[in-house]
Amino acid sequence: MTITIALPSKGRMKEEAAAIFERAGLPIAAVGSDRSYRGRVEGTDDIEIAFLSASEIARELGSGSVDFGVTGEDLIREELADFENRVEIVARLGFGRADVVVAVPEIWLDVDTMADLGDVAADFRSRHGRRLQIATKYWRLTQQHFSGSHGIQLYRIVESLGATEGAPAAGQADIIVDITSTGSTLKANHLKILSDGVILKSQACLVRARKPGHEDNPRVTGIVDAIRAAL
Ligand SMILES: Nc1ncnc2c1ncn2[C@@H]1O[C@H](COP(=O)(O)OP(=O)(O)OP(=O)(O)O)[C@@H](O)[C@H]1O
Ligand SMILES: O=P(O)(O)OC[C@H]1O[C@H](OP(=O)(O)OP(=O)(O)O)[C@H](O)[C@@H]1O
Repeated sequence: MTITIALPSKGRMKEEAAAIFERAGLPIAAVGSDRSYRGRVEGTDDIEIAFLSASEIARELGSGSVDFGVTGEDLIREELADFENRVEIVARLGFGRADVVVAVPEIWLDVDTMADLGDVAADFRSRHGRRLQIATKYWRLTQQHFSGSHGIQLYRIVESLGATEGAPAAGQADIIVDITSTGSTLKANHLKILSDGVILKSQACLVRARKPGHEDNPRVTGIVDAIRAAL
């Protein structure tokens, strides 16, 4: 059986994902030109590499069309309902670190916690004639955090696929849920993270699709062991 491993084809995780496979004794080579979206592990003919974008990797793991993938935990949890039944996070790789956070305008001086935000959301319609609007691309994580963990039901998600931090100033939303690493984009946009507003501390992970035939396949356990040993 050929094992397919999906690695980032571009973006911030590409180089470090390849480096960790190299350290694990599984050096990756592109098939054909450098721009090819297929690769292999040098010296083996039963491992295929698929180069995909980070969010595609999460989806392909969910559908089981690849055996392993390297992508962010945020994307796994966001893209896959019931992710624990469909995939296993085999190893956290120590790069691609970023937090998914709830951030509100700095000028909301009396809003520091999710409970404060719950009060704001409850009053929003009577004060402003509409629901509190949250700009995000993280629909699932936002709903889990607001409705699931904090019992806040009165809000509306406004989809934002880029420049999310600019949405409050542009009048497109009141608050945001987005990824941050240094915090400088939030700061530049006069937003602050709520004290209990860190939804997820994400990093790049090696993820395995739960597929029949993996349990007793020495190739599968060999890849897991090699990557863990390289950390
Ligand atoms: N400063 C950051 N901003 C955004 N994402 C970050 C940051 N630091 C780490 N990441 C992580 O990088 C991953 C997204 O990577 P990247 O933006 O390179 O993907 P991409 O190639 O643009 O993928 P796609 O096009 O599928 O969104 C996410 O898992 C995210 O958590
Ligand atoms: O906390 P910081 O260090 O400021 O990083 C956070 C920002 O970085 C990312 O955007 P980026 O400009 O990299 O573009 P992207 O959204 O296309 O990845 C992300 O979407 C945030 O906006």
